[in-house]
Amino acid sequence: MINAYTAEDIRRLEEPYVTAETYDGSLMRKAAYGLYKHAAQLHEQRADSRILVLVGSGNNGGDGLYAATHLLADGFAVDAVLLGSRAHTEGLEAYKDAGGNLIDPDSLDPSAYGLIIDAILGTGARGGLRDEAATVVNRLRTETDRDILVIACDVPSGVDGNTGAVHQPVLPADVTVTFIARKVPHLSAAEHLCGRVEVVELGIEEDLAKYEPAVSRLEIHELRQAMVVPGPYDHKYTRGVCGILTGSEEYPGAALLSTQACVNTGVGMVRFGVVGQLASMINLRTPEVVCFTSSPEEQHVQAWLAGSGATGEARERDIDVALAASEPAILDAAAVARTAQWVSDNGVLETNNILTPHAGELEEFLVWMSALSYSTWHRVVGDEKAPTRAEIENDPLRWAKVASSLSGATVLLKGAVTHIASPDGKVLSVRSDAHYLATAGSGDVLSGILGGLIAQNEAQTKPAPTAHVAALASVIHSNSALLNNGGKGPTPASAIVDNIPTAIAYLLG
Ligand SMILES: NC(=O)C1=CN([C@@H]2O[C@H](COP(=O)(O)OP(=O)(O)OC[C@H]3O[C@@H](n4cnc5c(N)ncnc54)[C@H](OP(=O)(O)O)[C@@H]3O)[C@@H](O)[C@H]2O)[C@@H](O)CC1
Ligand SMILES: [K+]
Repeated sequence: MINAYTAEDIRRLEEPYVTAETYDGSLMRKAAYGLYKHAAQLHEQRADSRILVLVGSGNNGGDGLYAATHLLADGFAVDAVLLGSRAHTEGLEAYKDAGGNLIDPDSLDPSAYGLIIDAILGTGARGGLRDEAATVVNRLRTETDRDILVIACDVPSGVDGNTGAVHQPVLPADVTVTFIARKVPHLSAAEHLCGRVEVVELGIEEDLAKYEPAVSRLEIHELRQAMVVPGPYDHKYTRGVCGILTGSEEYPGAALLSTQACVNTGVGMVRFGVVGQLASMINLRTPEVVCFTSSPEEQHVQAWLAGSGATGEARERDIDVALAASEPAILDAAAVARTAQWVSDNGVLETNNILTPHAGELEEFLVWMSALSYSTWHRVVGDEKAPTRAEIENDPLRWAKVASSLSGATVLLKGAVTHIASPDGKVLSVRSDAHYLATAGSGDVLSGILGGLIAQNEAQTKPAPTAHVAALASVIHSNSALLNNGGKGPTPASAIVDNIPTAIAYLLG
């Protein structure tokens, strides 16, 4: 498991060391040395060009100045531009003593540089870049699209170290060098702005055990543990049965995609609850599926999937059946908002139920929760109003946690970085580089994968933790898209579905 902590916790961890009477500045020296080493290595790709160091007023700027001092000693051509209300005194002195050059922001010529060290703001930042720093970063941003590499010190400046919220303008980094441990932005909403993350140890890492990670990432061996692999004595019922209540006359495609995705995970059987004319379509596309027209309560399944493309009264009843069932339910699309009503009438769900909203659906859920279950809302969120979609997108970690706490369910909040929150406060994230995934139907495929994997786990005596299965489903979803032309071209939902068996085979190794 790879863990990330809030900037606040890392500052708390450092505090006793840096405030000790005997403190000799060694933590910053180690941090700056690590930054210098990575900068020197990255510069090999831009040999013969100058290095520009953007220096803010705090210790992040201090790291930048000390790193620049090392680079000067190695003979690199370095310029620094001071962008804070002041600069780290000793760092600036060392830089000047080494012959370091300070340039005026107005005379900055971006074309002279091959590498930028972004040391404007680190864990002490409040809000986005101000004034001159914002102007300079805006100018450089257009240039970095062309040819300049960027190395961020600790976090890309303008990114919130506690939440990962992005306050533009931010210089997207090719490499982020951080200290002690990853911070929230490195595994959350700002992850795609961080580039490759390198952690420099400062010798006080054992104190991390006193802090809870804010967000974690499963490694491949942990994902594999959530995958149920059949043995020679398995049969269709030991492999799990998923009951699917998705799609409608209006949205038959959601039924086809979620059902095929579920079948392609290797689940023992799929039982599909028919509305309208869906049976013939389902059986033409996936003849493996058993369709039923009777009440879902009469079906024996290990997990339910409901909500994707679900409109009309029959499907509304189906969503309620899934919510009331003792088996875990994957609650997608329309079922997400319906869950708010359900929770206010019946109390919280079990953790093994999974809500799978995108930010817009989560906004709707939270608006309903704040209106229908005000006392619970107040206990969890306080006086704050329900967030807008944009606010959720800027702090998905927080709002996924809130939704999980309010509903009792596991919440999988979809995005380029997907957040999976459990009611115990733990959050996993999954990064996807398959940006072509953001198309209609893609969510139906994810819900189908999740239904198949949860049903397979539920058929075991020891199912994997729900959040782990949810993370596995997101990874398989993203990898299935990447298998289609390496993710470099369009990946329609139908193409993703076809790649699921191969993505699973690759994952199992
Ligand atoms: N602790 C340690 O020993 C170690 C720390 N390390 C390093 O130190 C970094 C943390 O340093 P830090 O605490 O000085 O905070 P940092 O982010 O550099 O700057 C904060 C200053 O900027 C200002 N400011 C704030 N918001 C602003 C804004 N929006 N726009 C513009 N200005 C803004 C504000 O000053 P103000 O101008 O408001 O008076 C404030 O004083 C950490 O990320 C790591 O790199 C490593 O060396 C390892 C050892
Ligand atoms: K920075």
